[in-house]
Amino acid sequence: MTLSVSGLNIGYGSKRVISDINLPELPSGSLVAVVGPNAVGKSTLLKSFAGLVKYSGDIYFEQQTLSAMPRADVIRTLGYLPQALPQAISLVAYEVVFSACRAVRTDLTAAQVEVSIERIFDRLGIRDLALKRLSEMSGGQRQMVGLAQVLVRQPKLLLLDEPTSALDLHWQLNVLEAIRDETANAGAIALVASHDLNLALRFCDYVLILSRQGVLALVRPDELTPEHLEQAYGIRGRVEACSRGFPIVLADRALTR
Ligand SMILES: Nc1ncnc2c1ncn2[C@@H]1O[C@H](COP(=O)(O)OP(=O)(O)OP(=O)(O)O)[C@@H](O)[C@H]1O
Repeated sequence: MTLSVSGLNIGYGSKRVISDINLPELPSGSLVAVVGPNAVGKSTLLKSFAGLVKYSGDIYFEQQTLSAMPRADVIRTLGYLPQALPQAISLVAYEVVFSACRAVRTDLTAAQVEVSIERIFDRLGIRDLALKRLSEMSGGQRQMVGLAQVLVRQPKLLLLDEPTSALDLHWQLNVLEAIRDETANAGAIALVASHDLNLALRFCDYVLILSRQGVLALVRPDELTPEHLEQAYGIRGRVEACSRGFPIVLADRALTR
């Protein structure tokens, strides 16, 4: 399973947000962080992959374009987690995750769906939320349930928009580990939009850096440089190695634009 992009232009009506994105073939199992400043188009890029925003150009998945894939296959293939948290409705977590899985995985029996839900709830460590109403959950708890709704379907292309934005340090690590494991084990590909560069560097195989001019770079974590930080974010920063050898970003000051 591979993913590549050729000549992608995305916008809303006459407003162009992203122009001429080209991505080389990303291999099966890749976890790709999509980073960049506010309003640069990270969500828009993920939405275009999910078929929620019109685009021109080609997104190739498994050697065929997403636009040429039968809609049923696209729905089965993609797992999109929007930036907004799931609504605080009165259904319990188990019900919403069950419905999300049944709606897409029509090939599974109810018993198989239940097995899949149990596995994901255990993997995310949210078994204790199963019978809790979303209306009675914290924002972070609802974000975990939203992620469970995506992972339970075992998509081959995960599009996760800031999946850790509402989570504390424990759950951030837990979620990134789960996403990395699920992606690797299924031979899937995950695009994860994030503002947390250090989390991205720690867990992702590639970092796609967007800037106002389009794709600034697609790099391995150890290839990130202070120049990338300056060009993308307009900051003076350092990229150093932590005591365990992982690259870590230290942001020193915002430059005047
Ligand atoms: N539905 C829409 N209609 C018109 N313009 C939109 C719409 N949604 C987003 N935009 C615009 O598209 C641009 C990119 O927005 P997008 O949400 O993709 O950015 P982002 O990089 O995800 O930002 P952030 O980091 O702040 O979440 C912004 O200028 C935004 O105003």
